[in-house]
Amino acid sequence: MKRPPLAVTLGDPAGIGPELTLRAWTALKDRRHDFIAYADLDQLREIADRLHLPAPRACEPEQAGEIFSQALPVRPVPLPEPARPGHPAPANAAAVIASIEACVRDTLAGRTGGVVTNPISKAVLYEQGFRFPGHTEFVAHLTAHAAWDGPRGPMMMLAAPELKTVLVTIHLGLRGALDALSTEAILHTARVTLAALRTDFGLASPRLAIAGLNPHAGEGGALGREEIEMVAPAVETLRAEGHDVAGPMPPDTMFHAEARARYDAAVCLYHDQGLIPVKTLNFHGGVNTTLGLPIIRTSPDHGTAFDIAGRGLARADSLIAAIRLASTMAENRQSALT
Ligand SMILES: NC(=O)c1ccc[n+]([C@@H]2O[C@H](COP(=O)([O-])OP(=O)(O)OC[C@H]3O[C@@H](n4cnc5c(N)ncnc54)[C@H](O)[C@@H]3O)[C@@H](O)[C@H]2O)c1
Ligand SMILES: N[C@H](C(=O)O)[C@H](O)COP(=O)(O)O
Repeated sequence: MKRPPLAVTLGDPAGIGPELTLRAWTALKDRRHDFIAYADLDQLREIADRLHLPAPRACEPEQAGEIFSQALPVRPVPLPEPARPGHPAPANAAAVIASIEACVRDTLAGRTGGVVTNPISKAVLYEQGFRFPGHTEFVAHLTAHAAWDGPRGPMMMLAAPELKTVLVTIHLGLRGALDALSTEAILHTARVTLAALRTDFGLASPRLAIAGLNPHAGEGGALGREEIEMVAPAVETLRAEGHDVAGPMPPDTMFHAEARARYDAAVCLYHDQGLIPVKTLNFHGGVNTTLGLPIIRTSPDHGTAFDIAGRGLARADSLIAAIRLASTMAENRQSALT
């Protein structure tokens, strides 16, 4: 059975998102990863013209599959102000948000098969009153009332072929993140991750590694007691539930190749502990995905890259990987739940 197309959001129209969407279409138009862009038709036509590509075509999600091999399908989200690469316009913030909302709405309605988000500039949206730290929390909010039998996130996973990491705390300053950590938060993150590894990644017996917080995982308590008082109890509880869990792992030695071979995902305690290793190992192949939602959501692991927007330098690898992963996750979830 033909699956519905994925919905790709606008992202910040002054960033690299629009050109990456067209480059991803060029790379995927002959494969089976159909998608439809919820974006400004005029902007995409102008970029397509510059890249000598066929003009993108407006359509409904139901027609995207028919035209995908000939032109990029677009559900128009008009911009109030023409986009200028590298110069984000506050006036376009509402369209950026409307695009995310429409993609989530159509995915909840079954018209699209998952959401792939282009990068947004958080600072620009915050200035316009956007009250969510990022897509992760916004998409969780938009799907909060939809039925979902699994443990509910949102949890941020960064996934590359070399390494998957999942964050216990996400967009918090480091001091705030330390205050937010607890055995309960680690347990919840681990349980959502284990369920997602089974349902969305097709792993029958997932293995987790849980990071420590302090140098050398606390060195027996001499360099901090969080491992003994907070992380180890979570590891013990998960093991008692029958899960394959290692930890607390010394954060500096858990990401080398031999260590990575012993687990399927690493639970990390704060943003940079989990994102630095993935973005360093594979910046262009990394994907950000949200676990524990009623819908599939992925994103490239990079940001808006205003410094290179409109200059033809941006690589589409991470967006392409995000589209491919969303497609695979949707397929895995459908098989697991039917
Ligand atoms: N999924 C998202 O919405 C998302 C993810 C990360 C960052 N952001 C946002 O993006 C904005 C800019 O963040 P940043 O500067 O830290 O990170 P960035 O990823 O935008 O840029 C970091 C560096 O990598 C380069 N780069 C990024 N993507 C590239 C690509 N596809 N091809 C070639 N080079 C690329 C940029 O030119 C820049 O030099 C911030 O507002 C941040 O919040 C959004
Ligand atoms: N920390 C994320 C990253 O670097 O990929 C990023 O800011 C995106 O967050 P959202 O997916 O919540 O927008």
